[in-house]
Amino acid sequence: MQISRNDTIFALASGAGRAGIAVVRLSGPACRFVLELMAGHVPRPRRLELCRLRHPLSRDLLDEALVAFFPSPNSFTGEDVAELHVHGGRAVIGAVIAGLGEISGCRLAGPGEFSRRALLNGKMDLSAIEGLGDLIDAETEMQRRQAMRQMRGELRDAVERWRTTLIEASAFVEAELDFADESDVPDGLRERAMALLVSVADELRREIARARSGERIRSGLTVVIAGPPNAGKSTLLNALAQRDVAIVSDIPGTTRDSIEVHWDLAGIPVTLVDTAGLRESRDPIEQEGVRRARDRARNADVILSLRAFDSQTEHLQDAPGAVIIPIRTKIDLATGRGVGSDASLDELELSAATGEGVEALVARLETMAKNVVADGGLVTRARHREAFAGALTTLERAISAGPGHPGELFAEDIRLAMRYLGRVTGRVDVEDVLDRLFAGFCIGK
Ligand SMILES: Nc1nc2c(ncn2[C@@H]2O[C@H](COP(=O)(O)OP(=O)(O)OP(=O)(O)O)[C@@H](O)[C@H]2O)c(=O)[nH]1
Ligand SMILES: [K+]
Ligand SMILES: [Mg+2]
Repeated sequence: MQISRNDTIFALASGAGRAGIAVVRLSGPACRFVLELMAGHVPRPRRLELCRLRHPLSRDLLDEALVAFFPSPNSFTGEDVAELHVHGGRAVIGAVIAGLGEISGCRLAGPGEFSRRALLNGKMDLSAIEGLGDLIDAETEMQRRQAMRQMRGELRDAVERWRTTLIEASAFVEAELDFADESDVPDGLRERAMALLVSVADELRREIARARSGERIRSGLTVVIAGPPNAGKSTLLNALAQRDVAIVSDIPGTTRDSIEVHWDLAGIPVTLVDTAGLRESRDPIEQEGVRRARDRARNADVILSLRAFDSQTEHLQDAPGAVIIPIRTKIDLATGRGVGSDASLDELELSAATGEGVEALVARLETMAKNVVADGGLVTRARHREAFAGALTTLERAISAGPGHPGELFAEDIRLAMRYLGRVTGRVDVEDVLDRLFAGFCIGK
């Protein structure tokens, strides 16, 4: 992204569409000038003042607005920032934005440009900015909580603590190197450094083990309903979604495309997917449906593997990363309890038609969701997990090399581990992740 830090940027900071109030935000050196020109004066810092907003050239009255001014450096971006709380009609917003565009040195902000300036000016670190982005995207309660923790610095603080410990460790190693030529090397310098490395490695290992859960809270769980034709997959989807989403019929091969429903399960976002019945078929469209079904199942977190009470088909197995819940369906048609069920498979029995057993399934899924929440740690995305893993591998190498490891190499490993950790907060190698991160931001944040 082209950044000129002398530009004053502006954008609609609130959501698009008709609303009572909309907030247009500005950041940059021209804020005072813009306020003088359009609002008639610069309001006292951090106080909302009612002003008449005029077009900078025509002097047309655009709106009556509440205007706030946040002088540098005590603002979101660290620059002078202004907020125009205008009436939230499309034409009002359009006129204000167009007016701002007439002022030289002012331009519309790029995606995430406000946050980017906050980062560059040291107002927030990279992990906090990610937390902010997640907070704005959060759709469920657990996503909101996780995002809030990250925005408030939980991840940053842990990383900074580990970096401080590693700095301490490298001080011991440097001291050992300094004393190397002398006879009176203080005892135990390497051991003390080693103990610090081990403590950081232990914490990293624990966080990496919890990483999948943290990533799932953020991006959600995918639950795929799979099984042979007519197992009752679409009927179950409709029962779980409590609405008539998928076509149900007694014709095998009814569902061709995968059908998705979004679900909030104990605060975790869930995508529930109904798929085509798995069978050999000559129909190329059905073949494609089956291919898609297998593809969805392979990438699922949870597979509801269905078979009817009288069916002999095997449950799905080729889904390495997924938890498979084997389910016997249509038990309302079975004559006796447990008919056809295989106790060794621990099959859940239900009838999507009568609703029997559906609650137990939902309870089971809810328990899984709650376990994911309970297991969530500091890591919320692959980027963190990869940085932690890089740091851990490096530390483990230094630890396993033992006391015979030359001091220079030992020190180099510590430095490398610190660099990996620094990526999380954006202390190093930050440029390559910035464009990717901010490209996902909307304009105005
Ligand atoms: N009695 C009874 N009938 C059911 C139950 N669940 C589904 N059915 C019936 O079984 C037939 C097939 O149901 P679907 O939900 O279309 O099955 P499906 O697995 O989605 O089938 P495909 O999309 O063709 O793979 C329909 O006639 C349903 O009404 C159930 O729990 N009890
Ligand atoms: K069917
Ligand atoms: Mg179906």
